[in-house]
Amino acid sequence: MIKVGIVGGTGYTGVELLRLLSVHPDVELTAITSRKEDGLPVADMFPSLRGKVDLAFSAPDKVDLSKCDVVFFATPHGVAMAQAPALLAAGVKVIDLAADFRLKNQETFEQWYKIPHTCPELLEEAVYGLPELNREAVKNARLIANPGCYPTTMQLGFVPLLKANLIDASALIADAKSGVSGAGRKAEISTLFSESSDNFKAYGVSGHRHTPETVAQLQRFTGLPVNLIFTPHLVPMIRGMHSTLYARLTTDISNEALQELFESTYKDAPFVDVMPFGSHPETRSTRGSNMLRLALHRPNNGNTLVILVVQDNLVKGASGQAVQCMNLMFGLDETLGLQQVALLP
Ligand SMILES: NC(=O)C1=CN([C@@H]2O[C@H](COP(=O)(O)OP(=O)(O)OC[C@H]3O[C@@H](n4cnc5c(N)ncnc54)[C@H](OP(=O)(O)O)[C@@H]3O)[C@@H](O)[C@H]2O)C=CC1
Ligand SMILES: CC(=O)N[C@@H](CCC(=O)OP(=O)(O)O)C(=O)O
Repeated sequence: MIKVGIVGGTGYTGVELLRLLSVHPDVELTAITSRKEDGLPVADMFPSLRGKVDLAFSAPDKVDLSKCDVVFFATPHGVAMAQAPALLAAGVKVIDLAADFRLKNQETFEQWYKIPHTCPELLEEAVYGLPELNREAVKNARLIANPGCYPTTMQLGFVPLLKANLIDASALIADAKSGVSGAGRKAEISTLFSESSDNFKAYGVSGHRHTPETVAQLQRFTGLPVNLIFTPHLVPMIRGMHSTLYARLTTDISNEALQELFESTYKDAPFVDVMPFGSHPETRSTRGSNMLRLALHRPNNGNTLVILVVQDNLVKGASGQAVQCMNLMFGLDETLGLQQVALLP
């Protein structure tokens, strides 16, 4: 059994990790931290886990995480970087759901996240945890930088086209929408019911930290200089993400060939569903599941390609992806514990 520790068990990605890992056949939950709820049984805070998780939360300074085989950080940016060096030195693998190790460039990280990076020496080693594009590296990793939720949709939509040199890499556009759980469980005025329900708004239009993450990875995966306009929106739903990606085709290519490109790219990817050309994927077709679904459109048969991508921000966008990485790092079947079908209606 893999002994698992979770730092930040009271947040949304933390409880999502607990939902997935509590029924994972090869996992033994060993430690779950909370700074505020030391001693409180996890199932008292989350009755959905009654009978599944019998641990209590522990204050972070009271648990010995070096006894774990792997520790997930479901915490704000800056927490994992403080603890990763000691854990790795003790032989513990680390999966960070925050952005501490996503950007290879320390200056870029500090510019966007407004905190100093305290262990830049690990930036090069950290493996970007997007198995569909980076599976072999994930298998051999000690330290995983789990991708941001929006960047997962943008990369899986754009990379096949960029790799095949079919689109203008300098003119990528992503118009994306996220459910409110994407902002986490911490109290914030913008996520109050009266503020976020029955409302719809863009945010971060002049610059969002997922732009440099996505651009850097698109460039690493394809070797092309990339320019991206990314506009996120908050929509009044709890879970779910819908990204509408626009790309200008630079080659004369049929819709059938484009469809075939995506189907062959993801033929061995159990969590990417390439839907028939012209489909309209819905966020609810991924709710609670680790599946990302995408579909291609070509309006008026012109040279603009539209790629629709949906996922559950808390599963493929965060905790499910992290478990997928853990499976690969421990030589398990990638899909273990992640076979849930989306919840409908
Ligand atoms: N929500 C989403 O859809 C996604 C989130 N992410 C990233 O995942 C990470 C977690 O997000 P999310 O679960 O939404 O956030 P939440 O705000 O819901 O939870 C944060 C958790 O971190 C704990 N925590 C906060 N500060 C510290 C600290 N200094 N030391 C130890 N623990 C701390 C909190 O627990 P307590 O206060 O009890 O200690 C809480 O359990 C973030 O970095 C986020 O950006 C990534 C992709 C998608
Ligand atoms: C709706 C909402 O607020 N979403 C978050 C993104 C969540 C995510 O992926 O987070 P990290 O990259 O920070 O880990 C945001 O835009 O800040």
